[in-house]
Amino acid sequence: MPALETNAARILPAVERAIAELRRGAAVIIQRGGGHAALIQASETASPQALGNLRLIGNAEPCLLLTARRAAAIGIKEATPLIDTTEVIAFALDDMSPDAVSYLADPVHDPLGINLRHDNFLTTDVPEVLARNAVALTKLSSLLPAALFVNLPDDSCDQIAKEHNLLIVSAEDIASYRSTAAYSLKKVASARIPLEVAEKTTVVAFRPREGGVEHLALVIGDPEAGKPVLVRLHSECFTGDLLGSLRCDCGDQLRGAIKLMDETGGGILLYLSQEGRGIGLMNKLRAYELQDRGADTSDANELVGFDPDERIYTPAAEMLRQLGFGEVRLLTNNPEKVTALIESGIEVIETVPHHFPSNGHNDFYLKTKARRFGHTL
Ligand SMILES: Nc1nc2c(ncn2[C@@H]2O[C@H](COP(=O)(O)OP(=O)(O)OP(=O)(O)O)[C@@H](O)[C@H]2O)c(=O)[nH]1
Ligand SMILES: [Zn+2]
Repeated sequence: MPALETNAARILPAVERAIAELRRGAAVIIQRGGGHAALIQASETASPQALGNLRLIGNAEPCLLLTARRAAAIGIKEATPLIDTTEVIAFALDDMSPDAVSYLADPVHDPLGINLRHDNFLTTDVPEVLARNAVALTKLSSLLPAALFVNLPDDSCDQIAKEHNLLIVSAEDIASYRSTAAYSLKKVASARIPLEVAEKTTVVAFRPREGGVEHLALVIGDPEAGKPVLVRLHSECFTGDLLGSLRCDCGDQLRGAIKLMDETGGGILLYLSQEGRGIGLMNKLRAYELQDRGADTSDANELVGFDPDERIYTPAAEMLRQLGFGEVRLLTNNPEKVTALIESGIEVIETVPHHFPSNGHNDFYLKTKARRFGHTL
């Protein structure tokens, strides 16, 4: 078996299992090659029992890992020069409680409920690779990007795991999960689905060989493989695509792209499973709550603890390659999509604008995309 496939066969199931553990509220052990291990738990599932468990197993007070974005958003980063890493900070309290965790990590709560002191901030004792990948795992789990963390003696990890029925996951595997999943995508099904706006449509479904996040390609009309093709990279938007939400322009862009492809000889629309610019539906709804309190779409993501845009386009490039299209005319206003596709080896021979008029509710959102994300107007 080639090295890439051997790695995928190890990495994808291992990380998928760790995601399932975090999502069901269990702790997992995260280990780094060459030493260092820790017990982690998603902040969102912190309960008195979970905290008690971390204390018992780690024999220390757990600290809370927050993204630097979240820390800055609640004023912690400004409060001290002692930031542990550039991406993630470790925050210690004498007595971590579920309330404290949610004040600090959950944007719906008011962080000022906690008495922040200078010595609340750790600068040592939290290995950066473990911290970064612990938070990365919460993001892959579509939970709030924050984790409880307690160091473990590396030489007794296997014994602790066995004794407490805990899963061990490698930090390096978490770090390479998304790119490994992208390169392991395989076609699993292809069906003709006549659409109202494009009767000749085939939906091709892709899934990583070892399981994981699935993406779809809509092949509209008869695009000729090997020739430049009109392509739209559409990120999933449950609210806009399915419910017809007027907060965004996704529904218009989805149906508009399919219609245009049908009218102009064909194209490929990739429907990418990265809801809410990659933060997941639950977190997007949290971000909407913050937008209702005045934040714009970019700041709201940061208040929740994410980057303004967490998407990647390596799965898109891989699907295009497998469908036989290396040269595209890209239907987008987003310069980041153009750069990302080119970096993934796809030639973008033209950028075709994809604007729709404001619907009376999304005016500020459209202006924010231009102002904060550099979208063309
Ligand atoms: N986090 C977050 N995501 C949003 C919000 N509004 C829409 N989205 C998501 O943004 C994504 C829409 O992006 P696209 O239309 O593919 O891309 P784009 O960045 O607008 O670029 P274009 O190609 O020019 O349309 C979907 O995943 C939506 O769920 C929001 O307010 N917050
Ligand atoms: Zn949308």
